Amino acid sequence: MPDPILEVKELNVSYGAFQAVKDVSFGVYGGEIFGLLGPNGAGKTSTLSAVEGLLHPVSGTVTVAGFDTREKPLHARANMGVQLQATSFQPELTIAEIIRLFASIYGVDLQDDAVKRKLAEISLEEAAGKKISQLSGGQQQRVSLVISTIHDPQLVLLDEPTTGLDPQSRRQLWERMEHFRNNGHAVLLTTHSMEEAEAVCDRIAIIDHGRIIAIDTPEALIEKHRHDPEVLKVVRKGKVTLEDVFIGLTGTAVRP
Ligand SMILES: Nc1ncnc2c1ncn2[C@@H]1O[C@H](COP(=O)(O)OP(=O)(O)OP(=O)(O)O)[C@@H](O)[C@H]1O
Repeated sequence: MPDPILEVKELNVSYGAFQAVKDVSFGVYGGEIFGLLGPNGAGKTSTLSAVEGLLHPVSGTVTVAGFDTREKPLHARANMGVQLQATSFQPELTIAEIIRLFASIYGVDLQDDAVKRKLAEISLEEAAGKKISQLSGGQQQRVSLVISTIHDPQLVLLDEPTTGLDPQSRRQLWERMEHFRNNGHAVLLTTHSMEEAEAVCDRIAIIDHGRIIAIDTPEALIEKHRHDPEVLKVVRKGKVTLEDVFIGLTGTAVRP
């Protein structure tokens, strides 16, 4: 078995006295889309932020492409692509200029025809001369994904990448993720969509109250828990789905 591209070991994250992430460990391998699922406040974004190096964990280690994110933060960062919010982009620049700007920040030489090709890959050739505010939410997401992967990182991190997208845009984003996966990259995403997890994730971890409570392929999780009394209680229309397993494992209570 090769080493994982992302390895998280016994991660603990606290905000003051409150512990948001508790002993979280998992690995994401090249050629894998890995989903982090959990109710609101479960600790998904905190885990992702620790991986990105945006917050310092109380303890535990994060290794990206063999580089410890605390010991070699620049090397680790050079190997990860993080999807940014549209508000992070310069409003006065055109999309083509923003792409070129980020390419230069990452030390990637991107000529005009390469920018065009990148935009064509996401069906946005027409948007080259537009400002980010002139694009729809789905189009902005696509631009953001192109920018986050402009340096061809081994690891791509996506925090709820398809929230608010229409089915067409969501499918296109799934295809981009699958494209990275099929090229041997590792993709880590958070999602509230069980449909998304079943459709694109090779493996998922369910996190609740800061702890991973299950980790496996979506199919294996359904198979393993399909007869649990807690799952059977919440099944709708007779067929056990990933959502039934998720609710069975994490409970029906809405989180504060
Ligand atoms: N900056 C902060 N200061 C204090 N507490 C925080 C901070 N950020 C997050 N928390 C708390 O840590 C816990 C985990 O939050 P986190 O954002 O990681 O959850 P999440 O799983 O991403 O939730 P969601 O699905 O709602 O985005 C929550 O209880 C949250 O209130």
